[in-house]
Amino acid sequence: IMACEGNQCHYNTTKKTRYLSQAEAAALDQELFNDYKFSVDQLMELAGLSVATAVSRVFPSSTHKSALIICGPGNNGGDGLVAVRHMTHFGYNVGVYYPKRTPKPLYENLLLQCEKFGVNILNDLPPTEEIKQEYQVLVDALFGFSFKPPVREGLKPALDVLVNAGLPVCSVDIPSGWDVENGPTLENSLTPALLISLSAPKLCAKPEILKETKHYLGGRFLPPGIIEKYKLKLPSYPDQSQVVEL
Ligand SMILES: NC(=O)C1=CN([C@@H]2O[C@H](COP(=O)(O)OP(=O)(O)OC[C@H]3O[C@@H](n4cnc5c(N)ncnc54)[C@H](O)[C@@H]3O)[C@@H](O)[C@H]2O)[C@@H](O)CC1
Ligand SMILES: [K+]
Repeated sequence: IMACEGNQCHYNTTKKTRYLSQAEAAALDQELFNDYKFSVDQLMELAGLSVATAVSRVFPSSTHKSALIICGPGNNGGDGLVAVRHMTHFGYNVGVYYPKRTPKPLYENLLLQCEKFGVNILNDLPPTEEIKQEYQVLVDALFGFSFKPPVREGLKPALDVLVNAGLPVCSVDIPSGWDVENGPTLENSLTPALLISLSAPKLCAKPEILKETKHYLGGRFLPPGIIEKYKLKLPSYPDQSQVVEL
């Protein structure tokens, strides 16, 4: 801790963060499942909870009541479906657009839970103007660290909404459409207002690439052996918090 004013403490985040390559992020992920025997559900729940927590820190439901979460076909989309449910607990009206649904019980159950929590599940993407009128914040859970550019046709309209709606976008783990190591790839790339890196930041989250984007770390579940093996230099999470600002 660097300094405390009232009950606000500022953490020393000056120690040099290490940013993971795409291959390292995938290897770390596999180790969590194979060597540490975590299930996907366990980690996805914690990842999604930290996404919802960071979103509500930066864009609270008191000022950004309606949120649209755009979910992709992989685990990044699964994190989004978990975040949707937690955001209903945090007071948001939530809509979800999940165009390419993965036929696996984990995803089907997460979607069913969203439905039972009163989430508005959109089967078609409304026109951008309508989205802008109905929502105050967007959550980008389209692609995570397994994304390889360029974006294939089917999911391009979902990405276009994130880029063009003119609403603040909170990206889960990787800003969608970005190269995991080099950042923006398209002429018209996404500029998120907030990035929530999960477990450890990847190379595209370096400050010189992120620029004005707020950056939080979430996914407070890494075992000490992984932190040591990958020589991660992560800031300490304050108290019981699920997130820390980088
Ligand atoms: N190790 C960790 O820290 C954890 C990671 N999790 C999440 O898992 C994510 C990684 O998930 P996955 O490996 O399932 O992959 P992603 O969710 O990154 O994306 C893979 C999906 O996107 C599609 N895709 C890839 N490139 C595409 C392109 N150019 N055009 C269209 N579609 C494309 C693939 O076909 C696949 O269906 C992370 O970013 C993070 O959000 C969390 O769920 C929990 C734990
Ligand atoms: K994303």
